[in-house]
Formats: sequence, C-alpha cells, structure tokens
Amino acid sequence: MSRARINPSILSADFANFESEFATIANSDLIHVDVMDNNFVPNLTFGLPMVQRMQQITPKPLDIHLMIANVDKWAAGYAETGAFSVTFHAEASDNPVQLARKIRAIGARAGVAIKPGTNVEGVLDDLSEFDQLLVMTVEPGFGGQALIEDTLTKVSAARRRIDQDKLDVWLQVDGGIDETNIQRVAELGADTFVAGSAVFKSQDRAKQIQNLRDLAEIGISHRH
Ligand SMILES: O=C(CO)[C@H](O)[C@H](O)COP(=O)(O)O
Repeated sequence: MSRARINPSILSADFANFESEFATIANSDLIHVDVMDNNFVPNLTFGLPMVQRMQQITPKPLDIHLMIANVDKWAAGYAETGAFSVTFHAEASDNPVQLARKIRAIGARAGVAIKPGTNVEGVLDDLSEFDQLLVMTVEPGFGGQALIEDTLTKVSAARRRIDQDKLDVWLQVDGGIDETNIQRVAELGADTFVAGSAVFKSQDRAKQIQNLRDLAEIGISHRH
C-alpha cells in the first residue's frame, strides 16, 4: 500500500453494478464503503448483507464507514465480515474506546470519525485506541459537496498529536477531495483520502486515482 492512500467512495458508483465498478478502481488502495441508515444521516445506502457480498466479489480491502445510529450494537457485525477497517462516528457511540477495542478484538482496524461540527480535542487523548481518525470535510450524507475549509484546522491538530506521540494512526479525510485540493490537505497532515465524485466521474478512473496519489505524495513530502 502506498504512503498516500486513495480510497474511492462507492457512494458515487453504480449501485446495480458493483462488480464491474470495482474493476475500474483496481489500482486504489482500499474501497471506501458508505453505510447510511437514513437516521444518523438523511440518506440511505445499504447494510450488512451487501457488505458481506462485497467481500465476496473483490480482493480489495474494504474501508467501512458507518454513518448509522446505534453503532455500539451494529459495528461488530461489519468487522465480522472480514472488513479491513470499520470506522464509526464518535457522535453515535456511547463509548468509542470500548467499541474500538471490540472491533480490534474481532480483527479489523478501528476508526473513529467526526462530523464538521465536532471538536477534534474530544478524540485526541484517546487516539492510541484507534487505527484511524476520519475527519469529515463535508457534512456526511451525500457525495459531490464542496470541502468545508474550517475542518482542515482539525487535520493539522490531529497530525501534530499523531507525530508528537509517535502514533501509528492513519489520518483520513472524506468529502470534496479532488485534484485541486488534495496536495494541500496532504501537506496539512492527511495520509488517507476518500474521493467519490473525483474518481467515479472521471473518464479514466485508474489514471485519476494515480494522479490523486501523486499529488498527495507531493503534499506529504513537503510536510517536514
Ligand atoms: O462519506 C461520504 C458522504 O457522507 C462520502 O464518502 C463523500 O462525500 C465522498 O464523496 P465526494 O468525494 O464526492 O465528496
């Protein structure tokens, strides 16, 4: 896996043809799977049976992003599908650290996500309990939105803490990431990039994934 990870979000894919859609993003690092329940977010995608089926049709690691309520009840089931990582929202869990331990015990990497209005400070002290922090750069729910600039201060703050405490935590951003901003967001500290419309609306998806990766790598190399 590359230093800058590019995870296409299948929210922008053709939901009736996941097998052929996955083939078009074969050079991605992970596949980002948006699970939405029309409760935690005002949109509905798919649930556990679809994720189980996705595991069967691709060798790619699945990066599951749970945008659902009652996550303390449901997250373990997603980890049990064999998912590479399961990321849940801090806002939806009664005890994020306990839930992360449960996900890790099943064998998946545990991620914690925060919405644009949620302070990053609330999760920074517990970062060692997670494998990934997802800073949402748009309000979760829909693809194709513009990146919210204010959220980037959280990316810088999280990067400072990860480096200072020498933590092995991936710093993921999701929402409005494209070729115009990925280098700058990488310079600020992100290393794992979810891109939905920027990949799926591209004429040549494989080329776009590599283009995004190259730009992110430049950003990372400018960091120090
Ligand atoms: O989690 C999401 C929305 O809640 C999507 O992953 C995200 O919006 C990606 O889409 P785009 O890159 O088009 O903004």
